[in-house]
Amino acid sequence: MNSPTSLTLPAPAKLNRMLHIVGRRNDGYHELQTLFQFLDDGDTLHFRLREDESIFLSPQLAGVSAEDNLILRAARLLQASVDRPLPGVEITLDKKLPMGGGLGGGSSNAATTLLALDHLWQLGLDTNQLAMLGLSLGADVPVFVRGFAAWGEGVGERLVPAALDTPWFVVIHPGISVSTAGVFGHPQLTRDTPLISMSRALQGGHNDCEAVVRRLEPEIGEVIDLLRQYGPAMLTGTGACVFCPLESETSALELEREILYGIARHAYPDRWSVFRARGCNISPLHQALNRLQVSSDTGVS
Ligand SMILES: C[C@](O)(CO)[C@H](O)COP(=O)(O)OP(=O)(O)OC[C@H]1O[C@@H](n2ccc(N)nc2=O)[C@H](O)[C@@H]1O
Ligand SMILES: Nc1ncnc2c1ncn2[C@@H]1O[C@H](COP(=O)(O)OP(=O)(O)OP(=O)(O)O)[C@@H](O)[C@H]1O
Repeated sequence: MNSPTSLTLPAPAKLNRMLHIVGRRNDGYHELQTLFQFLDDGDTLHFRLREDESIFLSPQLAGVSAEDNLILRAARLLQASVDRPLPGVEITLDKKLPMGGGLGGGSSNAATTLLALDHLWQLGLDTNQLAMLGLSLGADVPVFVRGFAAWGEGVGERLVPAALDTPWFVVIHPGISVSTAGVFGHPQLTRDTPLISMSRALQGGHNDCEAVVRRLEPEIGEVIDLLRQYGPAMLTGTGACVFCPLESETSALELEREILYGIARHAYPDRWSVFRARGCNISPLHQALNRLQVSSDTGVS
């Protein structure tokens, strides 16, 4: 079988369908209980092996230096974990997800890079090894590496598959960036929510970051209140995005249009953006990798 030299893969968004903060570790990181689910929408990454050993990424992201970009950090981390020379790679990012939006875009980019390069470089690392590498890049990377909707504990690295409902969602990004470290470091953050079981969480939970985020950015509170007129809306992660589950694509489309209309006639700030997407319990990244596997097993391309 010829090994592939290029690959295009999705880097989907995630939602935290609930997020309880149950403690704080000695290193300052917080212990969470959360339900992670993927959206069938997000960024796309293209990878093409090079003749030399250089790793390139384009385009640059505004406000993120090359050394900080999680895509390059993931590629270099993987390269350094292997004791032999590897070909370089040209990576192109088609960015759609807002940064600092609580949709995990940077973490998802990192996970897609780890899985894509494991494939192209034919390293054969298992998911545990890739998730461990990913965790050193960010607390949200492991769930994207593993690719199943999950009940997450610890800092979100202890993951058990969770069978969540898969509604349509309308997601509003209020055009404000919320610092994850700023929310977790806030003196008024609730950090002692009692532990619950996954089955209890599946019946409904809340996001402990909401009160602090409302205080830091009252406009995000307004977005939550607006969407709660349509369903059980919630903040994802530390925000700024707010999502509202809806029972059909038609209801999601209607609400999306209503918000767009409100933005157009200046009822809402024009820095807001809105999109609709479907929740999925297998990550679109893993769906794409499984299709690759099937086509290489059957010789179909
Ligand atoms: C809020 C969530 O998105 C929920 O899924 C994640 O817990 C955040 O994950 P992430 O963006 O990958 O976060 P990281 O890049 O690892 O951490 C950013 C900063 O947030 C704080 N942080 C993050 C995660 C966590 N469980 N406790 C924390 O206190 C730390 O100050 C850390 O320096
Ligand atoms: N490839 C990347 N894409 C997006 N952000 C990146 C990337 N590389 C580094 N970053 C940095 O990571 C920060 C967080 O980005 P990300 O898109 O993951 O935020 P988020 O959606 O709030 O994530 P989370 O829910 O994990 O807090 C950005 O503000 C940016 O500075």
